[in-house]
Amino acid sequence: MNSDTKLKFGRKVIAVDEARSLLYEHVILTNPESVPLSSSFGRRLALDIYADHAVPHFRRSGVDGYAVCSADIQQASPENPISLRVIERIPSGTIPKLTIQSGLASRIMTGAPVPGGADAVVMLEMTDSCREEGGHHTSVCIKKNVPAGSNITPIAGEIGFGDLLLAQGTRIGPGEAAILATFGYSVVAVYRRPRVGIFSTGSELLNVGDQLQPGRIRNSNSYMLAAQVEAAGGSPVIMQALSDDAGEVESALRDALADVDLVLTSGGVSVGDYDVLVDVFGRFDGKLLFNKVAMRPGTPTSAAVWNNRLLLALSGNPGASFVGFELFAKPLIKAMAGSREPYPEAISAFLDVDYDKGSAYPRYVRGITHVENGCLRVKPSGIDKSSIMVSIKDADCLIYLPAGGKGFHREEPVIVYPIV
Ligand SMILES: Nc1nc2c(c(=O)[nH]1)N[C@H]1C(S)=C(S)[C@@H](COP(=O)(O)OP(=O)(O)OC[C@H]3O[C@@H](n4cnc5c(N)ncnc54)[C@H](O)[C@@H]3O)O[C@H]1N2
Ligand code: MOO
Ligand SMILES: [Mg+2]
Repeated sequence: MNSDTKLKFGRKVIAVDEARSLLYEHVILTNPESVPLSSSFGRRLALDIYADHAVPHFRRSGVDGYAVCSADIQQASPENPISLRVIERIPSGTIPKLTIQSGLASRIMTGAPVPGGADAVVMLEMTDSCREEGGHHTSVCIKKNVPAGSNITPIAGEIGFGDLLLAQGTRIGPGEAAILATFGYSVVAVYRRPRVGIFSTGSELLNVGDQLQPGRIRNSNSYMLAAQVEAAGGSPVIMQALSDDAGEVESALRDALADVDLVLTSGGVSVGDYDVLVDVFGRFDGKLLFNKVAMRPGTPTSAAVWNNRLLLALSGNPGASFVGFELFAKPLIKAMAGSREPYPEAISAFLDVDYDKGSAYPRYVRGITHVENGCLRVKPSGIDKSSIMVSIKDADCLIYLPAGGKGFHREEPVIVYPIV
């Protein structure tokens, strides 16, 4: 297919949201696998987690002090300390043997079970320990009146038996890890990381370890995309870059599609004589989902379903590859790994600079945010051309600029999509 034929090759432009919907229809969840809790962080749960016991499962003291009957100390004050006989010492992790009755107290530690009969714990700082005159037993003088229930977390005060704690698809972070550990999940069922095959195409590409050669460049997209795949929760499989030969590309893609959950390519989707993905799509036996998206950069981004697997063909320009990944591949990977909300949330920010260029299509500009006087402000992270690679590293968001001819002014509110 030469470039004239490529121009004629049907391209119908569709909106970003429509492209996302077309891709989303083909998401298949990966199979669950069991991993040790300590290796599960960042993964997503493959099942709902319910509480099979209450938390706490015993009445728990919240302080170091004395377990008492609150009725005994209603009149207690520094001027009128009330003396109680201490009958037991209760460390955390032990079961109290004795019951508190009027006139009695037990020394208790933070986290220990409150003994039967006691309905309050008085902090150590509100007491004085003393020996009763002539007596052999220890007493405590309570100098503060605390109401019933003080410093005691009741059974199920935090979590009730049978509560839904974590829903399937929840990402395991610090709080989730604490819950899983509390409920005895030393091994957790999580969705397998989607394996994502990454191909770069282009006869100009050198391997990273190669000497630079005239007119040629090292393959940076594969490594950028692999880092993005990891950040999205996938497992990248970097494939040898392919030359601009349709037969070679087709057979490499066919092999990879049998082996991974998603295939990404970069390059070769525009109208150049050697834009080889277009040739492959022209003759392959899969289903083309789209081959032009109303966005800049990455207008020629294409996608297909082939052997029941998704193939996402990103533009070769580094900026376009990066943005195309964030908009399309990242939500796919998250959804395959169990996320129920794979799309980034839109946040409002104020433009920190004028942006003069209008565009026939919405733009997704690599942006950098900062907070000023409590407001989020954003500006491009560098030169916003899709051929420019170096501005990717500083981007923490994509700035969405709607289509239009005028450009945008400093202080205008815009939507940003954080890159997380
Ligand atoms: N006549 C037209 N020319 C172009 C158009 C157009 O509409 N009409 N669109 C431009 C836009 S916009 C983009 S984006 C690019 C898309 O190009 P391709 O997806 O076909 O990508 P390539 O031609 O293969 O490469 C473009 C550029 O990126 C460099 N590249 C490619 N792969 C890598 C890699 N793995 N690592 C680093 N850099 C890579 C490549 O050398 C080229 O410089 O087309 C425009 N042209
Ligand atoms: O589609 Mo290109 O990525 O705008 O530069
Ligand atoms: Mg090209």
